[in-house]
Formats: sequence, structure tokens, C-alpha cells
Amino acid sequence: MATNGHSGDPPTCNHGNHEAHNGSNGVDSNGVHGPAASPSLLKEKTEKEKKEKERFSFSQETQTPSHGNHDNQHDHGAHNGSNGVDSNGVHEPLKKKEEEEKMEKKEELARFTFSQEPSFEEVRRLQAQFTDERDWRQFHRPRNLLLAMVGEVGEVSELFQWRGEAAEGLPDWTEPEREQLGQELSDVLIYLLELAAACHVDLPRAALRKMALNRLKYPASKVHGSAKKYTEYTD
Ligand SMILES: Nc1ccn([C@H]2C[C@H](O)[C@@H](COP(=O)(O)OP(=O)(O)OP(=O)(O)O)O2)c(=O)n1
Repeated sequence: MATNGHSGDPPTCNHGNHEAHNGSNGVDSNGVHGPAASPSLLKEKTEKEKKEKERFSFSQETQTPSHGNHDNQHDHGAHNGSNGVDSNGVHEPLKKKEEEEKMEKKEELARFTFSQEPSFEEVRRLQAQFTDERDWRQFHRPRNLLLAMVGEVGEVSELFQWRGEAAEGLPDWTEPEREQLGQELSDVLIYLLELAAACHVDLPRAALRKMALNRLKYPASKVHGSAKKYTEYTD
């Protein structure tokens, strides 16, 4: 997923892995780094730059080669086939309208996609900046982040727990409920990305590799229409 758009960024330099620039440790561009800076300040600057370069960041690219599967984006046109709604007035108007509405709904669901921006790396960078600005890195160790993420998963579950089965697209949910869901899912994602970074797992790449493994484990030709676990297949 190419993402060089930085809408919503704080007004700081944002062309790379620079989250530490906005922190509270006082090194700025107001003459401290100028030609007259003392050797100890210059040394401090060099060490700081070195540290920043070593900071973990995710890969920028998340595009996966197409394997001809029916992902959301590649599913267009799949519903224009032969299920009987034609333009010759063969069906009664009511039936035709119902069919059309059904078709529209199906296409709408199939068409759902995320925005192209931001990338995982961008979210990771902004969260790292948020953490550094508050001197919270000390509290955001892998175990803390894991527990925080699981707590947020619990908050997502709360939104679903006393309702019946939810239809795709959550047509029965109110706007405030949907907004709440978006917030809780974002909390999960934010902690997940921070956890992955804290563990030096390049999550976008790892996810692509895992999906390639999933394809091998569950060949579409073999498992089409079945939700069985791969261990349940005998051949
Ligand atoms: N120590 C913290 C606290 C918060 N956050 C950020 C990441 C999450 O996106 C969000 C979580 O904030 P809260 O812990 O306040 O949880 P909620 O936003 O879910 O609030 P509530 O528990 O009231 O629903 O804020 C963080 O990074 N580190």
C-alpha cells in the first residue's frame, strides 16, 4: 500500500522515521546544532541520529501479488451474471425491483474497501510519536502492549455481546454505535501495530507471508464452500 500522504500529521518533519524529534529531550534546531555548538553537543547529536536510524520501522509496501482470488477489490462484475434479471420486461415489476435491490446490496458489500492511506507504517510512526511525546515508551513494553490490546478486544466484544447475529455491514446499528466500534477497533489496531514494532515484527510483510501460507494450506479448489479446519481433511 503506497502511502506518502501525511494528512493529519502534526506539523513536524514527517518524511521518515523521525518520531523522536518532537520529544521532550530538548534538542532542537534553534542554534544548538549550529557551527558554534560545542563538541559534546555535536557528539550528543550524532549519537541521537544514530539511535534514530536504528529505530524499528515497518516496510512501506503491503501490495500482494494477485492470485486470482475473490478479494473485495477484484470481485466487481461477479454479480452481473445469469440470475435472471433482464431488460426485456420478463419479470413482474415488483419482483424485478426486489431482485435489483438485492443485487445492489450484494454489490455494495462486495465493493467495501479501506482507504489507501494511511499505511501500517504511518500508523506505527504516529503512535510512536504519541508515545514518545508522553515519555510512555517505558510503559509500552511488549507484555504491556499485549495486555492493552487484549483489553481493547474485550471492549469490541462488549459492543456485540448482547445482540443477535450481526449482518454484514451492520445495517441494524446506529451511527453512534458504528462510531464506537470504529474507535474500539482502532484501539486494537494501534496496540497491535505497536506490539509488533516493539517485538521487531515487520507486520505488513509478515501478514503477506502468512497469507501465502494460508493459500497453500487451504487451496480454493479443495476447500471451496467448506469452513473445515485443514486438519480435518483426510487427503
Ligand atoms: N497508556 C496509554 C493509554 C492510551 N493510549 C492510546 C492507545 C489507544 O488507542 C487509546 C486507549 O485509551 P484508553 O486506555 O483511555 O482506552 P479507551 O480509549 O478505550 O477508553 P475507555 O476505556 O474509557 O473506553 O489511547 C496509549 O497508547 N497508551
